[in-house]
Amino acid sequence: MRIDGDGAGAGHGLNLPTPYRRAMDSFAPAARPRSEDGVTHPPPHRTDDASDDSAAAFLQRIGSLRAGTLERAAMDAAPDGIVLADRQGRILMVNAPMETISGYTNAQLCGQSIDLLVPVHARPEHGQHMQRYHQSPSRRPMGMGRDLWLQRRDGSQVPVDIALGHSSAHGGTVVAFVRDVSDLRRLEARMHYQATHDTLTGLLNRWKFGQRLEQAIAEQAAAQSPPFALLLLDLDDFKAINDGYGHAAGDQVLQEVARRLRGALGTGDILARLGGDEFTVLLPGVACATQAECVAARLMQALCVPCRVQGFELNFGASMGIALCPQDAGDAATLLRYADMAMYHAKHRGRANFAFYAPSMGRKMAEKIQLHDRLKLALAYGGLTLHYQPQVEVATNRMVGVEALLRWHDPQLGEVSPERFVPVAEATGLILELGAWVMAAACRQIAAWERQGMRLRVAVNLSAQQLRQTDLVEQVARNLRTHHVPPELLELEVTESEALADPEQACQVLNELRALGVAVALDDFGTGHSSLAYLKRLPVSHIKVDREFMRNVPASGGDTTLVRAVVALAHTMGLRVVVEGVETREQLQFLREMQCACYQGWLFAKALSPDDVALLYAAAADAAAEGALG
Ligand SMILES: Nc1nc2c(ncn2[C@@H]2O[C@@H]3COP(=O)(O)O[C@H]4[C@@H](O)[C@H](n5cnc6c(=O)[nH]c(N)nc65)O[C@@H]4COP(=O)(O)O[C@H]3[C@H]2O)c(=O)[nH]1
Repeated sequence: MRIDGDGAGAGHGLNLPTPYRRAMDSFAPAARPRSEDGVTHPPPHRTDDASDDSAAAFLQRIGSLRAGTLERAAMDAAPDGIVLADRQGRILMVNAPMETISGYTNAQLCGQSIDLLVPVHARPEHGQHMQRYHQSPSRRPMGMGRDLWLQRRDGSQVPVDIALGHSSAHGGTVVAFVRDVSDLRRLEARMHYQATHDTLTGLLNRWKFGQRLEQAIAEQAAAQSPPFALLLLDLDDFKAINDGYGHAAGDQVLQEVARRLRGALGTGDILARLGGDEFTVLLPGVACATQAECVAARLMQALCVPCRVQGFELNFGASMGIALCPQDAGDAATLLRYADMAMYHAKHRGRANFAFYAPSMGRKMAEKIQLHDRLKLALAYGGLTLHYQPQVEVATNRMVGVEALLRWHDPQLGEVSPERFVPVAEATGLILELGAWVMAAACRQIAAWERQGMRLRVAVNLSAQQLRQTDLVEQVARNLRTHHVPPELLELEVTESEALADPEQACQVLNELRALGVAVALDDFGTGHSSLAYLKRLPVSHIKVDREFMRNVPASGGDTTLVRAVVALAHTMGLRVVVEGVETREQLQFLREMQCACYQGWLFAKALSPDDVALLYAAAADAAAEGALG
């Protein structure tokens, strides 16, 4: 226990609760002067009492304190511990609550130095305080001391708050009212923790991280510490995990991510969750790009292991952006913004990637934000259309289907290619809304063509996030129902890499889609470098060979051999093949030799408006009729 004499309260009187005052009166019989405000003040010290320090006198003092049993009962009933100590710091008596707080009995404490209740390290300072206090005693209420601790009998320490009073009896007696504030301190600690930590992961929160970042910047600027790196990390497709498996699964993933990141970082690195699926790391010892790259690669590695949640094996990756202080910026807001730009850049480069901030990113970022905002407007107010590129039977040159391709005309930006806006929509999550719009528009179109007597199968591109959407199958079924579309006229294209990111889940969804009666094609076949075992299990009706493979066919021997191998592989797996990007007669001839089923490409037609498709269809039908007539 520390009796700190620096407290407030200049008066010498004790304005105590009644039980305390009565107890005090019992060992201080002398009449006390009252001030004008009615407060009782202790009389000035009697030095003769103070000098009477013999053992007999001390025992007499204790005896007089024992005499008043009623007062003793009152003291024991007090809510706080009470300790009376004489001018030499010897304990005269303690009440029952004090016995509980300290673990000592009254008998064990009486006659002992008050130091017994003071932690060893605080004893010298405490002795000085006691001396000062006796020279100028004052009343000190609770809550005025600093962090005070009481040494218990069992060696543990308990946080206490102490009020002080003084009596002139027996040459000066200090009365300490001692309150065990363990519960209060625990509550304070919990509140502080909650204010500074993220409850889900236990990591620092945005506010606390901001403080640490400011501190690191200040230290760096004062040249007390070397340059450092700031890393911002955002999970790829987290929204799809949340939507697909529920928020409880999403929470588990975030906790697992926090655990893995913590495990992969050093003790001095500061990790925080900024909110949602965004984490950030301050790397104090990382002064250059090469070092930061090592850490980013380590974090990437830690996150790439699949995570088992609710019986599912979930794959997730993360995109990271890195900014260096002071090379890139010297203030917290700019550093965070730059790391964010770099992170966005990494996402666009293909996810599960990291990037360093570069000045050119500011412009690119602004462009992407503009694209996203205007695309949202186009979705809400029109501006998007579907065009359809014919798919043609190689053997007959007959149009057997079309692929729906998004077209966007923006009043400010003009025509924007899907190769520009689809990745932005994927990065921002807008792709789900966009995908839903495409699905509905394509089904409407199939129905419209059917009413005109055209039976054309329409292929619709699905993005990875749509594939993970829990209600995808329901969405497709609803569109088929609403627009009265025969299921066999709808085909869904998924890319190889999308389907194989989570093969179990993809198999399940694709099977459910097949069960509705719709066809499923594997797009960009051959680009995914994926395991054949998995490919075999995917319930697809046919595959599409990516147009990149056709670019130099048949001019390049290497490319030609590659396409030959890819097509042969698909045939071995019993799959029909559609080859994309056919622009020349030579390429078509090559496909004939390879016995490919269908092709798609500018040789036949580019993507056309629905009306142009109808005209082409009608022209082909007329030509066929003329041929039949002779
Ligand atoms: N050089 C050349 N190119 C040809 C030829 N024939 C077709 N193409 C182009 O190749 C792309 C084929 O679509 P994709 O591989 O699914 O690639 C698509 C697809 O990944 C994405 N996309 C387009 N519409 C949608 C959509 O509705 N949903 C989703 N998720 N993605 C879409 O955007 C990509 C690009 O679409 P587009 O710009 O329309 O580009 C189309 C098409 O115009 C040819 O002979 N030569």
